[in-house]
Amino acid sequence: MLKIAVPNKGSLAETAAQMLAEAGYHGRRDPKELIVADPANGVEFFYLRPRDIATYVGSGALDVGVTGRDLLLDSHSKAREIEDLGFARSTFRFAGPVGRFQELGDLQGKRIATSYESLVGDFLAEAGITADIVHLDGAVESAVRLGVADAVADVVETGSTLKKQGLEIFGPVILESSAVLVTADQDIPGLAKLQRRLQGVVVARQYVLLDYDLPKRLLEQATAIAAGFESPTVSPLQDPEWVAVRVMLPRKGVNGVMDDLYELGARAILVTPIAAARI
Ligand SMILES: Nc1ncnc2c1ncn2[C@@H]1O[C@H](COP(=O)(O)OP(=O)(O)OP(=O)(O)O)[C@@H](O)[C@H]1O
Ligand SMILES: O=P(O)(O)OC[C@H]1O[C@H](OP(=O)(O)OP(=O)(O)O)[C@H](O)[C@@H]1O
Ligand SMILES: [Mg+2]
Repeated sequence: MLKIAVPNKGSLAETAAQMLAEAGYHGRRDPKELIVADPANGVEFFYLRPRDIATYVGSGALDVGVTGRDLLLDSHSKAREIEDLGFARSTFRFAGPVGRFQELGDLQGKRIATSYESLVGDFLAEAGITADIVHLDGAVESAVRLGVADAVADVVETGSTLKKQGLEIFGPVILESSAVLVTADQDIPGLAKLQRRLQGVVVARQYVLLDYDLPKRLLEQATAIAAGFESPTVSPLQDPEWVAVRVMLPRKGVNGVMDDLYELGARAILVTPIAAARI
């Protein structure tokens, strides 16, 4: 059975469990369960702290796992990212009191609080900057106000946590992160199927089907507006001057595409969600 590590709490847990359910797997019902078998699908789930997942997978104890790219890199584990799962998107940034720091070099000799000691240490070493890293488990944004650090390096999504603590981001982006699928051995039996199923869920969440009717002579212009995944499916209509067109499009921005198609002359423009997919 394929042994899969799944986050048991934190920002990744809920969506990871939802995506596995959408991919047809039967995970835990009770949040206190730590190990759950799904024999019908040939897998076994291990619910673990997100930060520990790369360690288990990198050591070979478990075959594959869901974690954050930032946690993976911070772990120095042998596990590698094989799929971007497209959720828990964030950037990893330096931040300091408003107006205090302008660039990376300003951190020389300063104290930087973070929960991601290796990630930040590697980045600073690469940039040739020496600083004191203060390890904290969380709520890192409070460290400057409370006087244990001069700056912080942390996960930023909306930036509102930083702002509330009187901090602002500065310097380069340390990392763009999101939830990822990780493994130390891509050839493990059953892994390719899990990966394909999760890819299908990612596609189903991020794409929609767009159908519309169009005067045939406008097809080239319409394809320039919405090219689709490979190329549009074009079907004849009763009226020989008109065609029906179907494309797969990113959900994001679909209303703008509908506006443009309508202005071009398309009618009966319909958007349908995708329940599942194999691409
Ligand atoms: N606000 C956020 N937006 C997007 N991703 C986030 C956010 N906060 C944390 N993450 C991501 O979640 C992962 C961290 O997992 P962790 O379990 O520590 O989450 P957490 O929400 O910080 O949990 P905890 O309750 O332990 O603080 C990282 O990959 C990180 O990038
Ligand atoms: O940019 P924002 O949208 O404000 O989100 C970023 C914040 O969210 C996470 O904190 P979390 O709630 O997980 O607390 P933690 O610091 O204890 O991990 C992260 O560590 C940041 O503090
Ligand atoms: Mg957190």
